[in-house]
Amino acid sequence: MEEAEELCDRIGIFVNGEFHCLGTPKELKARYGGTRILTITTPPEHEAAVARLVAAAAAPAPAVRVYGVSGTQKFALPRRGVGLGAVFGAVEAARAAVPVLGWGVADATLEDVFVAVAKEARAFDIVLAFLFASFFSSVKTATVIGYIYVFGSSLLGEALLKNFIEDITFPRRWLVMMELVPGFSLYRGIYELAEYASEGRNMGKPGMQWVDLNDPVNGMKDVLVLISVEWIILLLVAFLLAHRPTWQPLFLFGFLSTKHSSPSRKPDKLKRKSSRVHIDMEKPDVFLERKVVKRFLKVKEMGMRNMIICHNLRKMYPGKNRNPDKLAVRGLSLALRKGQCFGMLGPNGAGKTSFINMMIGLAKPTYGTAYIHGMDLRKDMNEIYANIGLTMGDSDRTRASNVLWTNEESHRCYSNKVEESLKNVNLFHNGFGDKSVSKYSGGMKRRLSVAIALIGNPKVVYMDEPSTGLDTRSRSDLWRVIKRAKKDCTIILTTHSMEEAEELCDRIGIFVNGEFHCLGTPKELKARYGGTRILTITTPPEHEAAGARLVAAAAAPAPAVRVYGVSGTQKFALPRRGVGLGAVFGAVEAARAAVPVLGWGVADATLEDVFVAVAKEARAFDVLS
Ligand SMILES: Nc1ncnc2c1ncn2[C@@H]1O[C@H](COP(=O)(O)OP(=O)(O)OP(=O)(O)O)[C@@H](O)[C@H]1O
Repeated sequence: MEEAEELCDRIGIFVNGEFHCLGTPKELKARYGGTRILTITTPPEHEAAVARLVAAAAAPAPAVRVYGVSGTQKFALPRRGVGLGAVFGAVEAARAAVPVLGWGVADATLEDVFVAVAKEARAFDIVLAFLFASFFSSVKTATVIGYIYVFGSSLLGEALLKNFIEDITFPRRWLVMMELVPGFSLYRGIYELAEYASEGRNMGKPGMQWVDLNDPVNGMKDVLVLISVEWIILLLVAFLLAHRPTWQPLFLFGFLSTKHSSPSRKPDKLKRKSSRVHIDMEKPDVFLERKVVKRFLKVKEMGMRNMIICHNLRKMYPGKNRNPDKLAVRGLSLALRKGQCFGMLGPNGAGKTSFINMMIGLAKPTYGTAYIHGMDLRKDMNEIYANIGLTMGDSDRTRASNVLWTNEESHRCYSNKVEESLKNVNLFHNGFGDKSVSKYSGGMKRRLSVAIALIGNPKVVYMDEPSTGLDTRSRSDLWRVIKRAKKDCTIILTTHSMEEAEELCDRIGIFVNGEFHCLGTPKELKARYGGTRILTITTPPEHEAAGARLVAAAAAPAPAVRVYGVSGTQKFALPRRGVGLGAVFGAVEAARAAVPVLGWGVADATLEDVFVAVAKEARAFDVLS
């Protein structure tokens, strides 16, 4: 090199039958050696102070600390941003402030570059670990796999890769293929550096130099390129997965989704972690429903006829103003057939509206999809619009109804259907049909909303709390209409009325915190979750605690779970098996003797009791998770 620099006006580096670079010695050094390395040694306790002084002297250019052991630190300073004057200034400042034991400035060596890149590679391993973690439902599994990867790749590198590196007959391109595994490329880099360093020590040469990068035998160039490219790609992928975009930009998401037999994107690891375990262990009916959905999806054409199939639907609202993201619907799977009315029961904020909004195209699923008689929510929304009916919230309903019913043209257009629909909901006779909707009562508007939803023989009708605010008569009229209508379509209704759910629904799902906690017919649910009797006992409020103690003592050793308690009226769930009716009466007698009992009763668990118990358990579980 010295000779070339001394004699040659232009230099060409010729490797493997071709020039890899051409230029004057100065040009080449400027192009390939863009940094200076400042090495500075102080007592170890002054390391931080020196780093600060060097950073300040180099500013605004960055001083990247590429090495630091026992007081000796190396900083990479960009040639363009930091002149030699600034470097000497940094050293002078350091000398004035701390005892500097030695220092030097040199052009960046290949070793410096590798150390910097290898440092990035460590970050890259961490990125890779995050990426792996998104594939596993259990944190423990992800951790174990992560450790196996880190240690395994190092051990394999030593046991396997090393032999191939040293075997000069082994094809180099296969070696490069193996180095696609990040742990292997890191191993190769370290191995080569160590080889050059030990050879240098024996022969009095410096370690690996920049020119050695062009030596195809050491493979250093491939290693650096591989590490850099993979680092960028994986960082991007990990970022995309972590931010769960609503768009599906890469083939990668398709790949991930097919791998997990899911239609669009890989679920978020943390949320799935708890819910999956819960499904498997605690919610056999929900787990079974997932299986049914998967079976239907397998036999697509046949299976989807006359079916509404939701497959792993999720809705994530991105957090705003530094609030965390809100996962409103977490992987909902459901299969409903024509003629079925499905009731979705859930407390406020459970995610029912978010689910319906996805189904009617008002919100895009973050993940997953649904099929309405084979039409895919993601692709065939225009056709789906023509096949759905919907009862809307108050303001929207009034607006939509006014447009539809007071507009002469649309009236003519729909006249046959309108008449039939109005008759169905008792709004045709007695002059109601000619009235403007603005003059309708709340109950009439609700019935009208149902009538509108049923026009045009929709395949699926969504009803959001259809009977809220209706008197008993209007409500039973409406229920009759719904029962008649469900023969020709599928109805999905959300309600807070257990009576309504029990009356109308063939199947019910209790939906809490974005997921189903149980699914079944009202009878099944009561039998499964209502293996209890409900003892209701009313005392003056100040005697509540005493009453509860007496009931607990009478039921013992079986538990008496207090499921409700307001103003002296308490409800206790007593297991049928553990507590006979005799024990229940005993409890009441004991309570009567000790405190004034104003009233009491015992009944089988109702759907409401099931709902309260499931919602309570689900919330307790969420708190624990
Ligand atoms: N546009 C939105 N942006 C952010 N968060 C939202 C948005 N819409 C709903 N949420 C949140 O998602 C969760 C579920 O809301 P959703 O309205 O779907 O519940 P719900 O079961 O319909 O409630 P309710 O019975 O009260 O109507 C709630 O925590 C709510 O705050």
